[in-house]
Amino acid sequence: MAQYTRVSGSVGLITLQSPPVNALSAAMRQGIVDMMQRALSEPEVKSVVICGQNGIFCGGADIKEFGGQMSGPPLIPMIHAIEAASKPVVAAIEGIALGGGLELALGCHYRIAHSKARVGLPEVTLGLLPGAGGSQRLPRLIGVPAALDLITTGRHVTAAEALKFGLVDQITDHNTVNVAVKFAQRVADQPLDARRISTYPCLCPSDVAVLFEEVMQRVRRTARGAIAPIACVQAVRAAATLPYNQGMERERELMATLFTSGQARALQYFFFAQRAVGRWSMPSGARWDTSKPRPVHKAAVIGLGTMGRGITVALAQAGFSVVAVETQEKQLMEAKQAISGMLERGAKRRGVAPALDKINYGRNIQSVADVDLVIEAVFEDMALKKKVFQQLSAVCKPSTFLCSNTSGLDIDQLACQTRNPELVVGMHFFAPAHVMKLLEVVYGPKSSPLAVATAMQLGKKIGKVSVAVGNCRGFVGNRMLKPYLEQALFLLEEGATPEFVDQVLEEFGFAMGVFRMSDLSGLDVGWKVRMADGLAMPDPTTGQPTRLRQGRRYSPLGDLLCEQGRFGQKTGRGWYQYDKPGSQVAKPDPWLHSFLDEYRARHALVAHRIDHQEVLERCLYSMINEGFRILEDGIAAGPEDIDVIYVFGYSWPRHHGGPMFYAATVGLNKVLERLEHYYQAHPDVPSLQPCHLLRKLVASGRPPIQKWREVIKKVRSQL
Ligand SMILES: CCCCCCCCCCCCC[C@H](O)CC(=O)SCCNC(=O)CCNC(=O)[C@H](O)C(C)(C)COP(=O)(O)OP(=O)(O)OC[C@H]1O[C@@H](n2cnc3c(N)ncnc32)[C@H](O)[C@@H]1OP(=O)(O)O
Repeated sequence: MAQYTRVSGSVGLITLQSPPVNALSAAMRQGIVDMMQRALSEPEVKSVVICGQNGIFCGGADIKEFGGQMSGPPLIPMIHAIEAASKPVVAAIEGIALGGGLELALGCHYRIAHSKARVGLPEVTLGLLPGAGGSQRLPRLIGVPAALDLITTGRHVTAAEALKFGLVDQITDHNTVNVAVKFAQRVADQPLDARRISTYPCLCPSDVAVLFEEVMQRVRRTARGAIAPIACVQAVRAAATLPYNQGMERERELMATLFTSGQARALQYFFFAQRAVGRWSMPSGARWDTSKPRPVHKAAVIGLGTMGRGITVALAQAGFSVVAVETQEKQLMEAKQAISGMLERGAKRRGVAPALDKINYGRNIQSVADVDLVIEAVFEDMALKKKVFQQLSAVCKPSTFLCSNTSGLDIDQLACQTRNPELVVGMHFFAPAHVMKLLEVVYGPKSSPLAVATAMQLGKKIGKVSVAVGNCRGFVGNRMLKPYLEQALFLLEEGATPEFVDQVLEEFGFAMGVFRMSDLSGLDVGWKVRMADGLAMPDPTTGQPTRLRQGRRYSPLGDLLCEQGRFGQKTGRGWYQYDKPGSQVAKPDPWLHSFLDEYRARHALVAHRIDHQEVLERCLYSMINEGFRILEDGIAAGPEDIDVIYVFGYSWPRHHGGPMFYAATVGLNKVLERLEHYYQAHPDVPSLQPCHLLRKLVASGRPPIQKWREVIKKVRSQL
């Protein structure tokens, strides 16, 4: 775990050796304690260097240990002992020094970093705070404002930024360990008193109280109910106001609360879920580790509306050559201008040159003849998409992958238009496509593992978290959204207001409630889909909008708003009113309230008092129930896929882990019982009927979420 060697005669070199990231497991901590003792006891050794194997210093505490009984030497005394050592200790930071890894480096007397290294205290993203002295040492080293920024955001900083902050003493482009060893030889006889960060006074600006108040307000506003960012501010405040030992005591108290919290469990589950989705599999048995992607050098985007523009930007920014096609001259000119603007703004933010020269624009689909992969992003209309796929199949090289950005149409129908249906997959981006992290890679019955592997790899290269899912209406994300939206409308029919429903969902942690979100994305989008599906139509016999479709309850409320031209923010009216079209400030609309009263009266609906619990349970449990159906159908391979899709694509609050993890937290028996209750009250709403897999999981004794796949496998084998 930790290897000891003597180099250059007088330097004890401790190398952390625990791939992949040299995490500080119990064995690693024991190794460091032992090797430090050895270095301090050898009279020939005058100074010590700590480095990590394979160009990685340390990824922090071993997160896998958090769920169980902690054993081995604790981190805090280990770091104190390093700081208290009588010989200078130098951290040689290559790759990363994160969390406990940086706290270890802060316990050292000097820090030398490679110019490509990144450092940070990302504990907040795991529902924790830097609990091995990081919250107390960092402000003492770099000052309160910078420490607050790093600790509350968890962001990684480059070596150059770290040097500017005074977080590292030197950066190098050469072999960091060699540089650190030479450095250690030079400082071997230097006094250490001034190098022990815990003895430093905490550097505070004069208006520190105001600063803490402002930061606390910002954090409360943006945390959406997450507790760790608030505890991080409190810990840094302790550093600024208390002597070091008392500050450490406060850090320990705050950490103890966080460490045992449900939020920390959810965020740590989510950390591993994000990585698990990369290990995709298909029902055919094809898997990530046996399916090789083909390299993509040149890609094309067909259709330069909002989605096509974002996809073009994402590809160009990642260094791909892109052919961007829009058949209408005016739209092409507008798109070109918009894309250039997006690229320039992005480049300015990142301090690089805009990738304008990566894109060739054209009006003719023939111009994509030599590309390796095409992403179709034309209007969401099956007939149009089929036509485009026929043309692409005729024009492109036989080996070209043909992908559709459809948000829910049948991939198989598109594949059937082509010569090589095995090269067709869905690549469902989320708006704005150059910003949103999520990509659903959708395989149809004919899609080959090669096509899925290639789309997954492309997603990774353009910085997306890609999740492989099966082909069904709405795939995973939009399929689960349907019952959620439906329940929200039913709640309005039964007496709720859009403001109340949104307030409950936003208090739960969604960035936006369902109605504010609909107003933002445009009510007409769903209306067009419902019209195409024959849903948004008046009853042919009475000419009136009805509340039943094919024996199921249906709410025409959204359709009625669209008929009035209320499409949301863009028209200045929707579920809310806005000062002007395009304005983002949603205000409750008395017109809407009267409209709902009239609607209820027309349909003889008696408004009843709807409380917080009913809104949450009906909206979330109906969505979760659909998630279980998706698992049962094999559309998602595991609960992690669904949770990652919901956090990255639908602003599900990460500290609740995702809908499936949330269901496990609430208790599957409770979710089942409440669904049964609501289904009894609303037997014409099939999405409230608890699905088989949910019942099966409850009957199997509610196994932990990590074991669900075994039950899913059994249920699916019985289908
Ligand atoms: C009764 C109650 C008492 C309570 C008192 C409790 C007191 C406890 C005191 C504890 C003190 C702890 C103090 C410390 O402040 C806490 C921490 O250090 S938390 C950890 C902080 N570190 C991080 O958050 C880093 C996480 N990792 C990453 O960001 C990335 O993995 C990376 C390091 C940047 C590398 O990225 P990539 O190269 O892309 O590689 P992957 O992400 O795919 O990772 C590869 C592989 O490694 C696994 N892994 C990564 N980091 C860790 C880790 N820290 N622990 C365990 N495993 C890790 C990762 O899962 C991948 O494996 P896979 O999942 O694919 O098998």
